Amino acid sequence: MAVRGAPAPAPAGAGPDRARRAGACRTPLPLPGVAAPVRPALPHSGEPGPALSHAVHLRLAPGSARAPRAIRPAPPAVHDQTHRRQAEVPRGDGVRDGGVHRRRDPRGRRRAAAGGGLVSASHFLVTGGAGYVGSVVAAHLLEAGHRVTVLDDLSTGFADAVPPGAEFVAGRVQDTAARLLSDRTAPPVDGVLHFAASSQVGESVADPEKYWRNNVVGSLELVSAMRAGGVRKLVFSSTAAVYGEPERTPIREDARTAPTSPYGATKLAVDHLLTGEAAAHGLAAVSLRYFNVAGAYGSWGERHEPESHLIPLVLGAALGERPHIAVYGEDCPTPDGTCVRDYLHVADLARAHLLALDAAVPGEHLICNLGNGNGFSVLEVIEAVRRVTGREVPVVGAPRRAGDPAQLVASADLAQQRLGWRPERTGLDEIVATAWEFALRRRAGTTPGNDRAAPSAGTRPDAEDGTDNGSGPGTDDGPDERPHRGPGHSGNERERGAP
Ligand SMILES: O=c1ccn([C@@H]2O[C@H](COP(=O)(O)OP(=O)(O)O[C@H]3O[C@H](CO)[C@@H](O)[C@H](O)[C@H]3O)[C@@H](O)[C@H]2O)c(=O)[nH]1
Repeated sequence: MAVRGAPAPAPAGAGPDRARRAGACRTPLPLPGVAAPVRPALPHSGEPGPALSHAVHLRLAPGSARAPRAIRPAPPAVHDQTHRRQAEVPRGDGVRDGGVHRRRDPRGRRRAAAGGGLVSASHFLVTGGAGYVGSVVAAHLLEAGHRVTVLDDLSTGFADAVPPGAEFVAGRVQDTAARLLSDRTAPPVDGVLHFAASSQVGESVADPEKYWRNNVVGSLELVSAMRAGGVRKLVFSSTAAVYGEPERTPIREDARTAPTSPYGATKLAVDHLLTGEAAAHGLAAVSLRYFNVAGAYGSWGERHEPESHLIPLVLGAALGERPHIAVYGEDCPTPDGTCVRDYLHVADLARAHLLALDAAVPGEHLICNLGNGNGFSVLEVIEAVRRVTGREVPVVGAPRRAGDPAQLVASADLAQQRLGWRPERTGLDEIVATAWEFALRRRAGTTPGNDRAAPSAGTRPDAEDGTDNGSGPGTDDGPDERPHRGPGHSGNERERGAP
């Protein structure tokens, strides 16, 4: 029953715009949710591998405060990987104020620039880089030869998810970004990838203030810090949740934005913030509106505590770690009555971020949906897990979760045009298979550990109300034993067999 997205017509305004491409002019003020003016697709092979051209990331934005430079290879590790807890990180060489440390790349690789020439790269700050998406993007940046500093408060992320080779700073964005971005003793930051946010739809309905504080205030402080520090390139982790219940599927960027949850509203607010910042101050900004990210990339996969996302929960039921999976709502206006989502492999998503860094143009806020264009229902996901794992998955019915739209399927045409991006792993079984492999590795203890390390003295843990990493704390839409109660819930879950 997969809901296939028909190709959407080209967005209004599509066409060549070389002046904008060269960064020579600012865009008019497009509203978030309205497709940004389109320039021709960037030249690309069509099959960008993980190691993208370094040269493209070296191109400095016109008007950038900094001159181009060759970046020296990353400094040596300051501690062994076996000593992951930040409290054990020695101060001294490579350890910056605030408990910063660089994790050793166990492969000991120093990647040369494409073509084997000079090692040259950019330095990126990845907020929320200890979380699911942020860590995979950080790994891709490192693989492409870039220098990476991860800022994460570990409220929901894991210190050992920070990829080896990245510098790690424990702290909240609103407390720490300004210092990092204006630190003249450290290598200058060329751009920021901003993942740190609270990201649970259900939790946001129950605790909206937390979402406005973490997502909007955190982003506002980050943008101010970037301006003060002369860092003028930002890739922001936005979401399909800004659209709410779509009027048409697949969803294009010019669709009406009407979020049905505070989570979506806060992400939309940040999109508006970035539009204004690009217009007023020349920020080169790209918002990537993710649909449902899934799957694993090697040792990096989805793990939340408590878990609230469908695929890891269904895998948990297949493993017998959970008694069943609760299906939230069977009365949706979809072919089988369960919610339909567009599942996108996390490695495809990560590639889009590197392409977005290249596509960012000063004075423009580009907004792109990222999905694979295929919709799958909750019951189809459960079936895929049964196929991939060969295991039974007990299912129970439950009320629809507050804030959950019935159907979210992306048109990613604009991402293809502007970023030269196309998802490569579009099959549900393929995506589930990587998640299953990760789940098995986790169970066997062969993934990076489960170390949500205690920050060292001198760091700023966000004990009170931290941002997270795109993975989310998830208290209200947690494990299926406690499905989120929508309005009018009777409390009676119905045991059910295979769909
Ligand atoms: O135990 C569960 C968990 C989820 N679902 C359903 O499965 C679907 C997917 O849910 P989930 O994996 O929690 O993802 P979403 O709620 O769709 O939200 C994700 O996808 C959004 C974009 O679409 C992002 O913005 C969010 O951060 C991210 O959590 C939804 O229809 C849920 O109602 C169940 O039926 N049972």
